[in-house]
Amino acid sequence: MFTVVKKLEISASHQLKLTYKSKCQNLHGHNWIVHIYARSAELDENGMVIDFGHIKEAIHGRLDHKHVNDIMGDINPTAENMAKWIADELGEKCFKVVVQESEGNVAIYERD
Ligand SMILES: Nc1nc2c(c(=O)[nH]1)N=C([C@H](O)[C@H](O)COP(=O)(O)OP(=O)(O)OP(=O)(O)O)CN2
Ligand SMILES: [Zn+2]
Repeated sequence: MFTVVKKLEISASHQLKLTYKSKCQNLHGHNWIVHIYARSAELDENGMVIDFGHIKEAIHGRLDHKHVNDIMGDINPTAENMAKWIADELGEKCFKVVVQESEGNVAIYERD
């Protein structure tokens, strides 16, 4: 089994939809640090699990310097939901996504 890990930094804005009053309902930004894990038993014809550049294009290209709510539609852009959205965008090879929103705040999505 081969595993690759891609690290991205995404600078973007978001606004959370919450059932309680919070500063996070206001428009604000983060520099999210994202670690993306992908694996495959076999390498493709280029000797890769997945091209690091293709991961960057698919995720950083979609989210960086954007308003995340606009990209994720009805999905509330919490770190947890962002981690799952990223995994879903990349497909079944991606088995884990770690989204660090700030120094002390991290969310992880892992496929079963
Ligand atoms: N479980 C989650 N909780 C929170 C999320 C989240 O995605 N998942 N997100 C937020 C907001 O995005 C908010 O912007 C985070 O604010 P921040 O100031 O970074 O976090 P803290 O209030 O914990 O403050 P620290 O200074 O980092 O301790 C809120 N919650
Ligand atoms: Zn936030």
